[in-house]
Amino acid sequence: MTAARTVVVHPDAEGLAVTTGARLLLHVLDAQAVRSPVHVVLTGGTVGIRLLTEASQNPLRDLVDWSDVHVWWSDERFVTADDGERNALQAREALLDALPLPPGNVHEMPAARPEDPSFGPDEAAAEHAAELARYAPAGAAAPVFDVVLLGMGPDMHVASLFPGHPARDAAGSPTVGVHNSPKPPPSRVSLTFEAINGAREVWVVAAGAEKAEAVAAALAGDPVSSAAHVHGTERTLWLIDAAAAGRAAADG
Ligand SMILES: O=C1O[C@H](COP(=O)(O)O)[C@@H](O)[C@H](O)[C@H]1O
Repeated sequence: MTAARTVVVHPDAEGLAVTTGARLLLHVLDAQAVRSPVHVVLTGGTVGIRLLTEASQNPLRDLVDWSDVHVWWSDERFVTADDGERNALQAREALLDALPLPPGNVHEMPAARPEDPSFGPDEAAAEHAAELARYAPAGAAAPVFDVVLLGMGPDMHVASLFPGHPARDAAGSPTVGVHNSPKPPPSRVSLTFEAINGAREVWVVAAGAEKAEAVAAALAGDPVSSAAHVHGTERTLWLIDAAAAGRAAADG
């Protein structure tokens, strides 16, 4: 099932980040009222990390029962765990380290292991697929995510699923190893469309005029756009700023 899509345009990137950080916390609270545990998928990227910083300063964060929340990622840069490029490291610094999250609830995609050169993005993807399977309902490959957050690049990628790249349309697994990514770093691990599109809600976040063409293409359903292929089963939200919507901020 594909849910109807809603586009919410905020006047600027700051308003987008503040509101989406609050929206995320409220969404987790709402989900906790009806089920347990709650599975949240974070994204890297400019807005993806900024909204976490905003959430860390929001008093709603202390109303969430974090012991009941599992945190996953849409994709990861396949670098060492201490590399500042890691989406997970950035998310920890922006929010997660300040939360009473049990360590076992934070499911980072595996990092590169310099001591084991045979462990590459494909091996990391397979290891992470096994972790997802541990939390999946019977017969499924991944948990039913309550919400998947996705940034979008000007090149129309979401997660690490790049238009025209052979890994983009990987099927039969919730994860894929990405080699020779057009955006550095070249090695990555990503959720696949299959895993993303099993989520109850998918939220695409994007800000800035440099994203306007990509936003327009995705919303028009251009099949080249990876962002045009993602949706939630209950709701698909596009959370963008006026510039990404192709409008001047004053029109927002
Ligand atoms: O490399 C990545 O980029 C995208 C988008 O980043 P942005 O800075 O243009 O917002 C991000 O969603 C993805 O998680 C990340 O690995």
